[in-house]
Amino acid sequence: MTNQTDPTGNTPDPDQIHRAPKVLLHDHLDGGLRPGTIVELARDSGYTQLPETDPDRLGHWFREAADSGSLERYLETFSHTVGVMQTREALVRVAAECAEDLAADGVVYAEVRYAPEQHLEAGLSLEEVVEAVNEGFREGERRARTGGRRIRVGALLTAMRHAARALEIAELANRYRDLGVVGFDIAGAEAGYPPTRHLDAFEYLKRENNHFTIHAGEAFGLPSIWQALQWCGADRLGHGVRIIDDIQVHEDGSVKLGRLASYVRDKRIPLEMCPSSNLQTGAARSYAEHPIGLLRRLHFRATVNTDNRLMSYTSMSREFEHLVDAFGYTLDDMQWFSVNAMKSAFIPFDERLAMINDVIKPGYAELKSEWLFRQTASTSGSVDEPS
Ligand SMILES: O=c1[nH]cnc2c1ncn2[C@H]1C[C@H](O)[C@@H](CO)O1
Ligand SMILES: [Zn+2]
Repeated sequence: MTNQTDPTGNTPDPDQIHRAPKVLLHDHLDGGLRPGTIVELARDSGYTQLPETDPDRLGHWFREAADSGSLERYLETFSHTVGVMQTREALVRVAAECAEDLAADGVVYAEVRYAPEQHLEAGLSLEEVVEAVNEGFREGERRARTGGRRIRVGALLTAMRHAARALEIAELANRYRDLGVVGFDIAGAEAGYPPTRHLDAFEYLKRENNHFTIHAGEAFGLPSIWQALQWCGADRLGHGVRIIDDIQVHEDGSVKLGRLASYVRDKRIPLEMCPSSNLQTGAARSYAEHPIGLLRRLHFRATVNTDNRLMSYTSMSREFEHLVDAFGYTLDDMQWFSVNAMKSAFIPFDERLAMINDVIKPGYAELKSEWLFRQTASTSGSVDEPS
Protein backbone atom coordinates (compact mmCIF):
# COMPACT_ATOMS: atom_id res chain seq x y z
CA MET A 1 0.00 0.00 0.00
CA THR A 2 1.44 3.38 -0.97
CA ASN A 3 0.80 5.69 1.94
CA GLN A 4 0.38 9.46 1.82
CA THR A 5 3.42 10.47 3.82
CA ASP A 6 5.63 8.15 1.85
CA PRO A 7 4.64 8.26 -1.84
CA THR A 8 7.42 5.87 -2.82
CA GLY A 9 5.74 3.14 -0.79
CA ASN A 10 8.99 2.64 1.07
CA THR A 11 7.04 1.99 4.29
CA PRO A 12 6.31 -1.69 3.99
CA ASP A 13 2.83 -3.14 4.42
CA PRO A 14 2.43 -6.56 6.08
CA ASP A 15 2.45 -8.35 2.74
CA GLN A 16 5.73 -6.72 1.73
CA ILE A 17 7.25 -7.45 5.15
CA HIS A 18 6.29 -11.06 4.65
CA ARG A 19 7.77 -11.24 1.13
CA ALA A 20 10.98 -9.37 2.02
CA PRO A 21 14.08 -11.58 2.30
CA LYS A 22 14.89 -11.86 5.99
CA VAL A 23 17.87 -13.20 7.90
CA LEU A 24 17.54 -14.82 11.32
CA LEU A 25 20.50 -15.41 13.63
CA HIS A 26 18.79 -16.15 16.94
CA ASP A 27 16.01 -18.74 16.98
CA HIS A 28 15.71 -21.71 19.37
CA LEU A 29 14.63 -25.01 17.84
CA ASP A 30 12.88 -26.00 21.07
CA GLY A 31 11.17 -22.59 21.17
CA GLY A 32 9.53 -22.80 17.76
CA LEU A 33 7.46 -25.98 17.58
CA ARG A 34 4.01 -25.97 16.02
CA PRO A 35 1.47 -26.52 18.83
CA GLY A 36 -0.18 -29.32 16.81
CA THR A 37 3.16 -31.09 16.50
CA ILE A 38 3.72 -30.94 20.27
CA VAL A 39 0.31 -32.52 20.85
CA GLU A 40 1.00 -35.32 18.34
CA LEU A 41 4.52 -36.00 19.59
CA ALA A 42 3.29 -36.10 23.20
CA ARG A 43 0.59 -38.60 22.25
CA ASP A 44 3.03 -40.80 20.30
CA SER A 45 5.70 -40.81 23.00
CA GLY A 46 3.45 -41.09 26.03
CA TYR A 47 4.42 -37.65 27.38
CA THR A 48 1.62 -36.84 29.81
CA GLN A 49 2.71 -33.50 31.28
CA LEU A 50 1.20 -31.14 28.69
CA PRO A 51 -0.98 -28.46 30.29
CA GLU A 52 -3.40 -28.55 27.30
CA THR A 53 -4.01 -31.07 24.52
CA ASP A 54 -5.92 -28.84 22.12
CA PRO A 55 -3.37 -27.18 19.79
CA ASP A 56 -4.92 -23.71 19.91
CA ARG A 57 -5.24 -23.75 23.66
CA LEU A 58 -1.73 -25.14 24.02
CA GLY A 59 -0.27 -22.38 21.82
CA HIS A 60 -2.10 -19.84 23.95
CA TRP A 61 -0.84 -21.47 27.15
CA PHE A 62 2.81 -21.15 26.04
CA ARG A 63 2.38 -17.53 25.19
CA GLU A 64 0.67 -16.71 28.50
CA ALA A 65 3.04 -18.75 30.64
CA ALA A 66 6.07 -17.17 28.99
CA ASP A 67 4.61 -13.69 29.48
CA SER A 68 5.86 -13.68 33.04
CA GLY A 69 8.26 -10.77 33.36
CA SER A 70 11.12 -13.06 34.34
CA LEU A 71 13.62 -15.04 32.27
CA GLU A 72 13.55 -17.92 34.76
CA ARG A 73 9.76 -18.36 34.44
CA TYR A 74 9.96 -17.94 30.68
CA LEU A 75 12.46 -20.79 30.54
CA GLU A 76 10.26 -23.14 32.59
CA THR A 77 7.92 -23.57 29.62
CA PHE A 78 10.68 -25.33 27.66
CA SER A 79 10.30 -28.49 29.75
CA HIS A 80 7.28 -29.39 27.57
CA THR A 81 8.91 -28.82 24.20
CA VAL A 82 12.14 -30.52 25.21
CA GLY A 83 10.00 -33.28 26.77
CA VAL A 84 8.60 -34.29 23.36
CA MET A 85 11.93 -33.91 21.48
CA GLN A 86 13.68 -37.06 22.72
CA THR A 87 13.64 -39.39 19.72
CA ARG A 88 15.31 -39.26 16.33
CA GLU A 89 11.95 -39.08 14.55
CA ALA A 90 10.74 -36.23 16.75
CA LEU A 91 13.93 -34.22 16.19
CA VAL A 92 13.85 -34.76 12.40
CA ARG A 93 10.22 -33.69 12.29
CA VAL A 94 10.65 -30.60 14.46
CA ALA A 95 13.74 -29.46 12.52
CA ALA A 96 12.09 -30.03 9.12
CA GLU A 97 9.00 -28.06 10.16
CA CYS A 98 11.19 -25.31 11.57
CA ALA A 99 12.97 -24.82 8.22
CA GLU A 100 9.64 -25.02 6.37
CA ASP A 101 7.97 -22.45 8.64
CA LEU A 102 10.87 -20.03 8.42
CA ALA A 103 10.95 -20.32 4.62
CA ALA A 104 7.18 -19.74 4.46
CA ASP A 105 7.79 -16.53 6.43
CA GLY A 106 10.31 -15.27 3.87
CA VAL A 107 13.47 -16.12 5.82
CA VAL A 108 16.29 -16.90 3.37
CA TYR A 109 19.04 -17.65 5.87
CA ALA A 110 18.70 -18.85 9.46
CA GLU A 111 20.94 -20.04 12.25
CA VAL A 112 18.83 -22.16 14.58
CA ARG A 113 20.14 -23.23 17.99
CA TYR A 114 19.35 -25.98 20.44
CA ALA A 115 21.09 -27.73 23.34
CA PRO A 116 21.98 -31.34 22.38
CA GLU A 117 22.46 -32.23 26.06
CA GLN A 118 18.71 -31.73 26.62
CA HIS A 119 17.69 -34.45 24.16
CA LEU A 120 19.36 -37.53 25.64
CA GLU A 121 16.58 -38.77 27.96
CA ALA A 122 15.45 -41.63 25.69
CA GLY A 123 18.96 -42.88 25.00
CA LEU A 124 20.14 -40.87 21.98
CA SER A 125 23.83 -39.95 21.90
CA LEU A 126 24.93 -36.35 21.37
CA GLU A 127 26.01 -37.27 17.83
CA GLU A 128 22.65 -38.87 17.05
CA VAL A 129 20.88 -35.72 18.21
CA VAL A 130 22.98 -33.51 15.94
CA GLU A 131 22.56 -35.81 12.96
CA ALA A 132 18.78 -36.03 13.42
CA VAL A 133 18.43 -32.24 13.57
CA ASN A 134 20.68 -31.81 10.53
CA GLU A 135 18.63 -34.35 8.61
CA GLY A 136 15.48 -32.43 9.53
CA PHE A 137 16.90 -29.11 8.39
CA ARG A 138 17.93 -30.61 5.04
CA GLU A 139 14.45 -32.11 4.63
CA GLY A 140 12.84 -28.77 5.46
CA GLU A 141 15.07 -26.96 2.95
CA ARG A 142 14.01 -29.51 0.30
CA ARG A 143 10.31 -29.10 1.08
CA ALA A 144 10.69 -25.32 0.92
CA ARG A 145 12.37 -25.62 -2.48
CA THR A 146 9.56 -27.83 -3.74
CA GLY A 147 7.14 -25.14 -2.62
CA GLY A 148 9.07 -22.47 -4.53
CA ARG A 149 10.94 -20.99 -1.56
CA ARG A 150 14.65 -20.89 -0.83
CA ILE A 151 16.16 -21.11 2.61
CA ARG A 152 19.46 -22.15 4.04
CA VAL A 153 19.60 -23.25 7.68
CA GLY A 154 22.71 -23.70 9.83
CA ALA A 155 22.72 -25.15 13.34
CA LEU A 156 24.24 -23.58 16.44
CA LEU A 157 24.93 -25.97 19.30
CA THR A 158 24.03 -24.49 22.68
CA ALA A 159 25.45 -25.47 26.06
CA MET A 160 23.28 -24.71 29.09
CA ARG A 161 25.00 -22.23 31.39
CA HIS A 162 23.87 -23.90 34.64
CA ALA A 163 25.28 -27.28 33.49
CA ALA A 164 28.88 -28.38 33.10
CA ARG A 165 29.03 -29.78 29.59
CA ALA A 166 30.14 -26.71 27.67
CA LEU A 167 33.53 -28.06 26.58
CA GLU A 168 31.97 -31.30 25.42
CA ILE A 169 29.35 -29.43 23.39
CA ALA A 170 32.00 -27.11 21.98
CA GLU A 171 33.95 -30.16 20.81
CA LEU A 172 30.79 -31.53 19.27
CA ALA A 173 30.23 -28.26 17.42
CA ASN A 174 33.76 -28.44 16.13
CA ARG A 175 33.38 -32.04 14.99
CA TYR A 176 30.23 -31.19 12.99
CA ARG A 177 31.65 -28.03 11.54
CA ASP A 178 31.12 -27.99 7.75
CA LEU A 179 28.54 -30.73 8.38
CA GLY A 180 25.60 -28.48 9.14
CA VAL A 181 26.78 -26.90 12.41
CA VAL A 182 28.05 -23.34 12.05
CA GLY A 183 28.80 -22.34 15.63
CA PHE A 184 28.25 -22.52 19.38
CA ASP A 185 26.19 -20.68 22.01
CA ILE A 186 25.56 -20.55 25.75
CA ALA A 187 21.97 -20.12 27.01
CA GLY A 188 19.81 -20.52 30.10
CA ALA A 189 19.30 -18.39 33.20
CA GLU A 190 21.81 -15.55 33.22
CA ALA A 191 21.87 -14.28 36.82
CA GLY A 192 24.27 -16.38 38.89
CA TYR A 193 25.74 -18.16 35.86
CA PRO A 194 28.38 -15.89 34.32
CA PRO A 195 29.79 -16.94 30.95
CA THR A 196 33.29 -17.16 32.47
CA ARG A 197 32.18 -20.48 34.04
CA HIS A 198 32.70 -21.91 30.57
CA LEU A 199 36.00 -20.31 29.65
CA ASP A 200 37.55 -23.65 28.73
CA ALA A 201 34.93 -24.12 26.00
CA PHE A 202 35.47 -20.66 24.55
CA GLU A 203 39.24 -20.95 24.63
CA TYR A 204 39.00 -24.30 22.88
CA LEU A 205 36.79 -22.83 20.14
CA LYS A 206 39.16 -19.91 19.63
CA ARG A 207 42.10 -22.27 19.24
CA GLU A 208 40.03 -24.10 16.63
CA ASN A 209 39.20 -20.83 14.80
CA ASN A 210 35.52 -21.57 15.39
CA HIS A 211 32.65 -19.15 16.00
CA PHE A 212 30.42 -18.55 19.01
CA THR A 213 27.77 -16.28 20.39
CA ILE A 214 26.79 -15.87 24.04
CA HIS A 215 23.40 -14.96 25.52
CA ALA A 216 24.41 -11.87 27.50
CA GLY A 217 22.86 -8.61 28.65
CA GLU A 218 19.30 -9.94 28.66
CA ALA A 219 18.38 -10.58 32.30
CA PHE A 220 21.66 -9.24 33.63
CA GLY A 221 23.48 -6.07 32.77
CA LEU A 222 26.82 -4.74 31.60
CA PRO A 223 29.10 -7.12 33.55
CA SER A 224 27.62 -10.04 31.63
CA ILE A 225 28.23 -8.33 28.27
CA TRP A 226 31.73 -7.30 29.32
CA GLN A 227 32.62 -10.85 30.36
CA ALA A 228 31.14 -12.35 27.20
CA LEU A 229 33.29 -10.06 25.05
CA GLN A 230 36.46 -9.41 27.00
CA TRP A 231 36.92 -12.67 28.89
CA CYS A 232 35.25 -15.14 26.59
CA GLY A 233 35.78 -13.48 23.18
CA ALA A 234 32.24 -13.85 21.84
CA ASP A 235 31.78 -13.06 18.14
CA ARG A 236 28.20 -11.94 18.73
CA LEU A 237 25.91 -11.12 21.67
CA GLY A 238 22.62 -12.96 22.17
CA HIS A 239 20.24 -10.06 22.99
CA GLY A 240 22.79 -7.59 24.37
CA VAL A 241 19.96 -5.13 25.07
CA ARG A 242 21.46 -3.97 28.36
CA ILE A 243 24.28 -2.28 26.43
CA ILE A 244 21.85 0.61 26.63
CA ASP A 245 22.94 1.01 30.29
CA ASP A 246 26.27 2.30 28.98
CA ILE A 247 24.72 4.97 26.76
CA GLN A 248 23.65 8.36 28.10
CA VAL A 249 21.07 10.33 26.14
CA HIS A 250 20.99 13.98 27.20
CA GLU A 251 18.01 16.29 27.11
CA ASP A 252 19.34 18.14 24.07
CA GLY A 253 19.43 14.84 22.20
CA SER A 254 23.20 14.41 22.34
CA VAL A 255 24.47 10.97 23.19
CA LYS A 256 27.51 9.77 25.12
CA LEU A 257 28.75 6.22 24.84
CA GLY A 258 30.65 4.59 27.70
CA ARG A 259 33.77 2.53 27.03
CA LEU A 260 31.95 -0.78 26.64
CA ALA A 261 29.21 0.60 24.38
CA SER A 262 31.90 2.30 22.28
CA TYR A 263 33.79 -0.95 22.01
CA VAL A 264 30.67 -2.81 20.89
CA ARG A 265 29.92 -0.22 18.23
CA ASP A 266 33.51 0.36 17.10
CA LYS A 267 34.21 -3.35 16.75
CA ARG A 268 30.90 -3.89 14.95
CA ILE A 269 29.87 -6.55 17.48
CA PRO A 270 26.55 -7.98 16.24
CA LEU A 271 23.61 -7.67 18.65
CA GLU A 272 21.04 -10.43 18.20
CA MET A 273 18.02 -8.44 19.36
CA CYS A 274 14.70 -10.17 20.07
CA PRO A 275 12.11 -7.48 20.90
CA SER A 276 9.03 -9.63 21.64
CA SER A 277 10.98 -12.00 23.87
CA ASN A 278 12.43 -9.02 25.75
CA LEU A 279 8.95 -7.67 26.47
CA GLN A 280 7.96 -11.02 27.98
CA THR A 281 11.01 -11.41 30.20
CA GLY A 282 10.91 -7.80 31.35
CA ALA A 283 14.09 -6.73 29.52
CA ALA A 284 12.12 -3.97 27.76
CA ARG A 285 8.80 -2.26 28.52
CA SER A 286 7.31 -1.74 25.05
CA TYR A 287 8.29 -1.96 21.41
CA ALA A 288 8.52 1.83 21.21
CA GLU A 289 10.89 1.88 24.19
CA HIS A 290 12.94 -1.08 23.04
CA PRO A 291 16.66 -0.18 22.84
CA ILE A 292 16.77 -1.34 19.22
CA GLY A 293 15.38 2.07 18.19
CA LEU A 294 18.31 4.00 19.68
CA LEU A 295 20.89 1.37 18.73
CA ARG A 296 19.79 1.46 15.10
CA ARG A 297 19.99 5.27 15.08
CA LEU A 298 23.50 5.09 16.52
CA HIS A 299 24.54 2.53 13.89
CA PHE A 300 25.31 -0.35 16.19
CA ARG A 301 25.42 -3.68 14.33
CA ALA A 302 21.83 -4.48 15.40
CA THR A 303 19.87 -7.42 14.00
CA VAL A 304 16.23 -8.49 14.41
CA ASN A 305 15.39 -11.99 15.67
CA THR A 306 12.56 -14.15 16.96
CA ASP A 307 14.21 -16.01 19.89
CA ASN A 308 11.25 -18.36 20.49
CA ARG A 309 8.47 -18.22 17.95
CA LEU A 310 6.15 -20.40 20.05
CA MET A 311 6.61 -18.79 23.48
CA SER A 312 6.84 -15.28 22.10
CA TYR A 313 4.00 -15.80 19.58
CA THR A 314 6.12 -14.34 16.84
CA SER A 315 7.84 -14.73 13.48
CA MET A 316 10.37 -12.58 11.64
CA SER A 317 7.50 -10.84 9.86
CA ARG A 318 5.74 -10.10 13.15
CA GLU A 319 8.92 -8.70 14.69
CA PHE A 320 9.32 -6.35 11.74
CA GLU A 321 5.64 -5.38 11.81
CA HIS A 322 6.04 -4.32 15.45
CA LEU A 323 9.18 -2.33 14.63
CA VAL A 324 7.61 -0.66 11.60
CA ASP A 325 4.69 0.41 13.82
CA ALA A 326 6.92 1.58 16.67
CA PHE A 327 9.68 3.35 14.72
CA GLY A 328 8.24 3.94 11.24
CA TYR A 329 10.88 1.74 9.68
CA THR A 330 11.04 1.59 5.90
CA LEU A 331 12.16 -1.08 3.45
CA ASP A 332 15.59 0.55 3.63
CA ASP A 333 15.66 -0.09 7.38
CA MET A 334 14.57 -3.68 6.86
CA GLN A 335 17.31 -4.12 4.29
CA TRP A 336 19.82 -2.56 6.70
CA PHE A 337 18.88 -5.04 9.45
CA SER A 338 18.95 -7.96 7.02
CA VAL A 339 22.34 -7.04 5.57
CA ASN A 340 23.66 -6.53 9.11
CA ALA A 341 22.49 -10.01 10.04
CA MET A 342 23.94 -11.60 6.92
CA LYS A 343 27.29 -9.87 7.50
CA SER A 344 27.25 -11.33 11.02
CA ALA A 345 26.40 -14.92 10.08
CA PHE A 346 28.86 -17.71 10.86
CA ILE A 347 29.12 -19.09 7.30
CA PRO A 348 32.13 -18.18 5.13
CA PHE A 349 32.59 -14.62 3.88
CA ASP A 350 32.13 -15.41 0.17
CA GLU A 351 28.79 -17.09 0.89
CA ARG A 352 27.62 -14.19 3.05
CA LEU A 353 28.57 -11.75 0.32
CA ALA A 354 26.73 -13.73 -2.35
CA MET A 355 23.63 -13.86 -0.12
CA ILE A 356 23.76 -10.08 0.31
CA ASN A 357 24.42 -9.24 -3.33
CA ASP A 358 22.45 -11.94 -5.10
CA VAL A 359 19.51 -12.57 -2.75
CA ILE A 360 18.93 -9.79 -0.22
CA LYS A 361 19.65 -6.63 -2.19
CA PRO A 362 17.79 -7.77 -5.33
CA GLY A 363 14.84 -8.81 -3.13
CA TYR A 364 14.57 -5.38 -1.55
CA ALA A 365 15.16 -3.61 -4.87
CA GLU A 366 12.20 -5.45 -6.30
CA LEU A 367 9.99 -4.52 -3.34
CA LYS A 368 11.15 -0.92 -3.38
CA SER A 369 10.22 -0.56 -7.06
CA GLU A 370 6.67 -1.84 -6.66
CA TRP A 371 5.22 1.64 -6.11
CA LEU A 372 6.28 2.65 -9.64
CA PHE A 373 4.07 0.06 -11.23
CA ARG A 374 1.15 0.64 -8.87
CA GLN A 375 1.14 4.31 -9.79
CA THR A 376 1.02 3.49 -13.51
CA ALA A 377 -1.89 1.15 -12.92
CA SER A 378 -3.83 3.68 -10.84
CA THR A 379 -3.41 6.55 -13.31
CA SER A 380 -3.89 4.65 -16.56
CA GLY A 381 -7.05 5.55 -18.41
CA SER A 382 -7.21 9.01 -16.82
CA VAL A 383 -8.87 11.58 -19.09
CA ASP A 384 -8.03 14.62 -16.94
CA GLU A 385 -4.72 15.40 -18.51
CA PRO A 386 -3.91 19.11 -18.22
CA SER A 387 -3.91 20.87 -21.57
O1 LIG B 1 16.11 -15.86 25.67
C1 LIG B 1 16.69 -16.82 26.17
N1 LIG B 1 17.67 -16.63 27.10
C2 LIG B 1 18.35 -17.65 27.67
N2 LIG B 1 18.10 -18.92 27.38
C3 LIG B 1 17.13 -19.19 26.49
C4 LIG B 1 16.40 -18.19 25.85
N3 LIG B 1 15.50 -18.75 25.04
C5 LIG B 1 15.68 -20.08 25.14
N4 LIG B 1 16.65 -20.35 26.02
C6 LIG B 1 17.11 -21.66 26.46
C7 LIG B 1 15.96 -22.64 26.68
C8 LIG B 1 16.21 -23.72 25.69
O2 LIG B 1 15.85 -25.01 26.19
C9 LIG B 1 17.70 -23.62 25.43
C10 LIG B 1 18.22 -24.24 24.16
O3 LIG B 1 17.52 -23.82 23.04
O4 LIG B 1 17.94 -22.23 25.46
ZN1 LIG C 1 17.74 -16.98 23.05
